[in-house]
Amino acid sequence: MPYHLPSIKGLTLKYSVLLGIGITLLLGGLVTLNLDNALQASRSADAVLPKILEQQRAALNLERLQHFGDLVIYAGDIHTKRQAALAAQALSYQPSAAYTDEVRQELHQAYQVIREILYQVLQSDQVDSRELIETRWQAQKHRLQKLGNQIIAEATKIQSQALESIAYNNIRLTYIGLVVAILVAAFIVIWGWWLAHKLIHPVQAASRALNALESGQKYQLAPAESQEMATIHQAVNKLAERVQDLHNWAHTDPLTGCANRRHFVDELNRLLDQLPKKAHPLGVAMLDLDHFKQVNDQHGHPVGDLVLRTLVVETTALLPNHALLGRLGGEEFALLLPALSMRECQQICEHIRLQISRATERHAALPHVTLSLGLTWCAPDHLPASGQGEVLLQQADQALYQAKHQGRNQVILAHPQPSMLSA
Ligand SMILES: Nc1nc2c(ncn2[C@@H]2O[C@H](COP(=O)(O)OP(=O)(O)OP(=O)(O)O)[C@@H](O)[C@H]2O)c(=O)[nH]1
Repeated sequence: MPYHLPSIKGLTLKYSVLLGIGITLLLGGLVTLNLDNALQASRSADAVLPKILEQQRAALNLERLQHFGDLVIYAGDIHTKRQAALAAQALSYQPSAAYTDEVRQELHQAYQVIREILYQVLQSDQVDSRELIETRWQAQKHRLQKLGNQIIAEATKIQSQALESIAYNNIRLTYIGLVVAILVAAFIVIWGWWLAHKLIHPVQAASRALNALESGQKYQLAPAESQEMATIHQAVNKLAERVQDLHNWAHTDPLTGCANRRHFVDELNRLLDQLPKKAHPLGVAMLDLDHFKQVNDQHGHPVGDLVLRTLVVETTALLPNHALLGRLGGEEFALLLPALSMRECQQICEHIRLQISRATERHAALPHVTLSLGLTWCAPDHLPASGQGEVLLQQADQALYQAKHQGRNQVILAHPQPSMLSA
């Protein structure tokens, strides 16, 4: 077993832990960023709110100052006028972080105007100049209004900047979340691909191999990349080899390597099942070496074996596709010649007979031997039923007997049936 290969169990554990750590780190980072963002938003609100409130208060003070100025001019009784002037004084000297020097100056100036107006109002002899006072106050009021608007605009700007910053951070966080989600998905896809590559594909390959084995096909599994799968693949390959050996042992003649009697007869019956449907004829020939006993007696059994093997090699070389040579026993062989005309079957038998004679004559280690053949040929509509293959073998055997009887080293065609004559 290839122990140097990594084990799926170990690798799965290792990569699962790495995947878990990776995803936890990514999600942890995302959560930290989210918290940090929330904290920043809260800090920014904390920093901005007092400033905005201060500015609102300043703007309100400016408005109240205008109101007090109005009271000083328009109030009916002198007491209210004095009170308003006092309140205006308090307001104009009230400190505020939202006041710039310009604002502070303007406030003081506004109070000075109010004080002067009060003074003028109190001097009854100067009441005639009321129109002048109003005009002066309106100009002062206008400047106060302008400053109030400026302060409110400044507050609005600070507020929208803070909101923009929070919105920017939220968008940034959304993008980071998206990237994290893509990374997690990528990790999971890679993990799935790895599992498929290391585990599922080799299991599928082993399953295909076993299916092929069951249906009698050859299948060689490629080496796996993990200990466990390598063990399974090796076992399946060994099993395939054993099955192939058993198959060969059950179907092959051990001396010559051609089909044995069982395989030959099975194949004959299979053809009898198939050929009528396709309207193909079938030729069956029996082959028997002449005076083979003498070969054994004069040259020894090993030479006889070599003659048998030579017969198989030379005959196989002359066979067309789909033809089959089988050893029925001893020095007796048979041929299946499907989908060929009667003349083609005769020609093939004749070539084999000549070739065996020529080959053994030329072979230095072999005595010259000849071959007798009996051939039978069946048109598609005269083929015996499946399972009746022995009938054709008997017909061919009778023709072979005739060939032997008529002097050997010849091909005899079994008594032609009416259908044979037209072939
Ligand atoms: N060397 C060898 N001889 C075999 C084998 N199987 C059968 N034989 C021999 O084949 C011979 C068959 O002889 P016979 O049946 O008398 O036929 P023959 O001598 O060929 O005579 P004809 O067939 O009439 O021409 C016997 O001597 C068997 O021992 C084998 O596997 N190897």
